[in-house]
This record gives sequence, structure tokens and C-alpha cells, in this order.
Amino acid sequence: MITFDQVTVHYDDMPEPALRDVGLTVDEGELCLVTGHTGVGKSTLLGAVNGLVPHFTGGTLYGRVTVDGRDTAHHPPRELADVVGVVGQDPIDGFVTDTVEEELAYAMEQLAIPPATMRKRVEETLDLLGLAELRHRALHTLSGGQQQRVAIGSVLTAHPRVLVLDEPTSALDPTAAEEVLAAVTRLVHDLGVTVLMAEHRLERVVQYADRVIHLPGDGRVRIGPPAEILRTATIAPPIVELGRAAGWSPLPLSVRDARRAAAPLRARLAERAPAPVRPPVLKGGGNRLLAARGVTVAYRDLAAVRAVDLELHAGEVVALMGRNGSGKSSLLWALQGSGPRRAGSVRVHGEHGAQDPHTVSAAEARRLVGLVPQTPADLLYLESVGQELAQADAESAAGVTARELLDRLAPGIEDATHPRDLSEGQKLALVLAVQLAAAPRVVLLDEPTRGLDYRAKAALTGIVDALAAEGRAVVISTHDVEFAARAADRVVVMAEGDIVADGPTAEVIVSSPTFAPQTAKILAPLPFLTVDQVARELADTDKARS
Ligand SMILES: Nc1ncnc2c1ncn2[C@@H]1O[C@H](COP(=O)(O)OP(=O)(O)OP(=O)(O)O)[C@@H](O)[C@H]1O
Ligand SMILES: Nc1ncnc2c1ncn2[C@@H]1O[C@H](COP(=O)(O)OP(=O)(O)OP(=O)(O)O)[C@@H](O)[C@H]1O
Repeated sequence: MITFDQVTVHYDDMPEPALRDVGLTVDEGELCLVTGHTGVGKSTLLGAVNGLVPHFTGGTLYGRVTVDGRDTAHHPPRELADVVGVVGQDPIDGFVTDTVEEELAYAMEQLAIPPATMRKRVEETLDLLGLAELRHRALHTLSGGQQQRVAIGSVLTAHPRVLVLDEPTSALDPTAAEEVLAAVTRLVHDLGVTVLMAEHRLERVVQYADRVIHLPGDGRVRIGPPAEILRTATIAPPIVELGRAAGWSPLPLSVRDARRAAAPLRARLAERAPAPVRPPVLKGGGNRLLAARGVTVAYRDLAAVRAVDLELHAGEVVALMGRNGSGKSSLLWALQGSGPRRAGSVRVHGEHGAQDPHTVSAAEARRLVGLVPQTPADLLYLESVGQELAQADAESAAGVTARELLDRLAPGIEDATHPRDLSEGQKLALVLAVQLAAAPRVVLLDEPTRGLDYRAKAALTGIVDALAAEGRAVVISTHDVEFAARAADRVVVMAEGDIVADGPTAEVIVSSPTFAPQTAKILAPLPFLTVDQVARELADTDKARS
């Protein structure tokens, strides 16, 4: 269905090609997962399938890509729209209309599908993706996850035979992600749709993949069965890390298989008490940095945040979790001061006593509370990476430079590169570096792991740990349960604008079928959250024995 024949893609001004001599064939009805570190060329590979690369991105494509027999060199994306549906990494970028219903119908209108069929498919898709209540909403008023669902829906309505999905679940809550992936898998199994999907959160998708295309980073690709590729890949979900640490063969890829393989491991770990979980940071242990009382955010008659009380203390890393649309971003913007707040108060303790970031100057507010938004590229406006970094350092008083932070998150980005030409993960890493260099008292990160590989997430965990150790408070709104398990001491869960749970990470997420990380699911009832904890425990057991 899709063939790449000796494909090399070279972007102008880049020293090395993004793809080099790639040859591969994806059969009809196959679901292929594309993996690789941040910025290795996954989006480039996906973009080449419908000709977005190079027709829209610039650069040069050598070799030949065909889809359903059509050569993309001679068919621009528009002429492939009846065969290939593409969902890009940033849903807002792809929207062409104003409301949910219009967006769902747009692709079909372009293909001149009869109105009666269109109507039926729009209704089906609204149900399939849980969008019925939002059908008349303006797209720009939707939460990040709601927008991502619309983007996926708008592609599905056209019934393409090939689906190209670039990180399709990055903004979705765990349940929504499962539902969307189940829907995609059904298309593959029942209708023979061919899917090429790039995703960093392998724990969510690997069990659905027929084959994995791994980009090791030199522009080439390896393709093979998931278990075979993941045995040696530098990128692996927790389940695979655990399997490697425990020496399981064959490597299980689903929690169910892993639980079976894990019986001896559970027995060995159970021998030792006490529980190994990282001791929860006591709430109130550090100084109180932020106190929010009765914070209410409403958009006309929709109450997004309802009278929320929240305290943040020095040294805390808090994960803010909850369904799409539960009010997380609205709460963060209200805490930061520039978002709407209908009622309530926010006090941040800075050099000049307790201040409301909403009433001080923008520069002062930045030193109190820093926020990295869900679409970080909005914050990049200079001509080069170097200028962005220099500007951040000029404004900051922190001991670490923005360049140092960037190199820890995404190594190898040159000063001269235009921010526009960075991959999504690289853009995020740049914005994180710029914001964190300012070292505000309270750091708010809205879904900061989109586009980040496991290595970058580990680096981000290290950076937020260091910020906390310096006496700052960090709040991370995230759907990435594996990241939350590693990075956060405390988890706050929101539902429909309320805080419904607040406590130490282990307590809040282990007991939750939605938020439990893979390690917890595999080793339950033992209280392990991460592979690192298991590995440490095994090392200690070995030491005790010898
Ligand atoms: N239009 C462009 N012009 C110049 N360079 C580009 C362009 N698009 C991407 N690049 C570069 O090509 C490389 C591969 O980018 P690509 O977006 O394919 O990576 P990716 O694997 O999808 O990354 P991520 O995991 O962050 O989504 C990156 O180094 C990026 O900076
Ligand atoms: N400008 C707006 N106008 C109207 N409604 C809005 C607006 N912004 C957000 N909403 C609605 O408020 C609710 C909360 O949105 P918010 O973005 O805070 O959720 P979230 O928990 O961050 O979601 P996600 O996990 O999908 O990012 C959602 O139902 C959303 O549709």
C-alpha cells in the first residue's frame, strides 16, 4: 500500500539528510508504529507518505514514494486526499473551519461526498469520539484533548484507506487514548485500513502494532516485529525495560502477558519489606509558595474550574491529572495570572511578600510564576535558537544557562537553526529551556512531554527535581502516567472543574485503573511504580544475599 524506494530527504541548510536511503513496504491492513528519539525524522517519514514532504516543508526528496500505486512526486497532497488521511502533531495547525461539525464535514465536502452520507458519517464520528456535546462549539474554545479528537475525527469521516497519525494520543487522557486506538484498530481489522503511526508513548500503542519502524538516528530505518525491534532499540516502554531487567523471553508487550511472566519476580520482590516507594514529600513540609482559594474560571455559562483551593509548597513536584476538558489548563492559566478568573484569590510568596500574579507587572509575574503552555511554539518569536537562548539568559538570574538546559533535553540543536524548522519535540525542549532559565518560584508545565522521547522525559524529570530541590514548586499537567509516576511526589486529580483527589503519587495512582503506570499494573499488589524502583530493589536483594 505504501512503498519507499531509496528515499532520502534533505532539508536545506541541514548538514545531514533527515532520511537516508529508506526502503520499506507497508502492506494493506497493516498497522506500523514509527519510533525513534526526538527529532530523528519520524514526522518527515510520515509527511513523505502524502507528499507534504517536500511539497510544503521544503527540502529535497530523492527516490520514490508511492501510495496505492500513486507516485507522490507527481501527486500533491490534495490529489492524494481520497486515499491518505493525515493527522498532524499540532491539531490547531490543521484546522480549516471554525466549528466541530464543520471540521468533521470538511474533508468529505472536498471529496464531493453526497450530503446524506456526510450527515450520517458526522453523526457516527461524533459518537465514536465522544464529541456529541461539543458539536456546535468553536474549535478555538476546545481543550487540547478535545481538539485532538476533532482532528482525528475529521480524518476518519473521509474513510481514507491509509491513515497517517503523528502522535495521535499525545493530548488525550488515558481512557480517551485507549478508545481512539481501539477505534483505529477496528478500522485496520475490519476494513483493511493501513495505518502509519508515530508515537512516543509506546506503552499506549505497542500492543496494537503489527510491525515497528525504528529510526535509530542516522537517517536509516529498521523494520520488524515489535518484540524483535524493541529487544535492542534505545527506546522502550516500561514494560520492555522491566522485561529486560528481569530477563524475560519472549519479551511481553501487553500487561496481561507481563503479569504472567512476572510471577517469579513478584515472589522475589515480596520477600523484602518494607515498601520501596519513594517516601512522599509531606504536604506542608516546605514553605508555602502559592495559595489559591476559591478559584473559579467560567467561559460564559460553562464552569471550567469550580471554587478550587490549592496550596503549593517549596520542594514539591505535583502532577495535575484528569480527563480531557476537566479544567487543568484553565486552572494553570488562572494560577499564572493571565487567564480569566471569575472568583477567588491567588497569592504567590515572592521577594516582596505575597502577591497576586494577576495584579503585578508582566515581568514581575514571570518571576513569580512561569507557565509553559500546551502549544509551546506560541512563545517562540525570534529568528534563531541562539537568539531565543540569549534572550532568556539576559532576563534570568539562575545559575544555569538556557543552552545547558536545552542540551540536557534535546542535544544537538544548533544556534543558527530557525525555531520554525525544529521538530515538535525540539520546539518544546527549547521553550522549556527558555522558561526554566528564568527560574520562577512556581513553575507550571502544561502537558510538557508531547514529542519527547523517554530520554528527554528522564532529563525533564531531573530538571524538575533540581528546581524542587532549590525550593521551587512545580506543577505538571499531564496525561502521561509513566512520566507522572517518575516525576511527581504528589498527584492532584481534577474532574469537571473540581479537585477530586490530592495526595502522594503512590497512593493516588496505584489504586486507579486509569492512572496506574505499567509497572504498578504488572507487579500489583506490590507498591512499585517505576522500573528504576524495581531495579534498585533487585540490586539490594542481591547485595543482601551475597
Ligand atoms: N521544514 C524543515 N526545514 C528544515 N529542517 C527541518 C524541517 N522539518 C524538520 N526539520 C529537521 O529535520 C529533523 C527531523 O525532524 P522531524 O520533525 O521529522 O523529527 P521527529 O522525529 O518527528 O521529531 P519529534 O519526535 O520531535 O516529533 C529535525 O532535526 C528537524 O530540525
Ligand atoms: N475559551 C473557551 N471558551 C469556552 N469554553 C472553553 C474555553 N476554553 C476552555 N473551554 C472549556 O473549558 C473546559 C476546560 O478546559 P481546559 O482546557 O481547562 O481542560 P483540560 O483539563 O486542560 O483539558 P485537556 O486535558 O484536554 O487539555 C473544557 O470543556 C473546554 O472545552
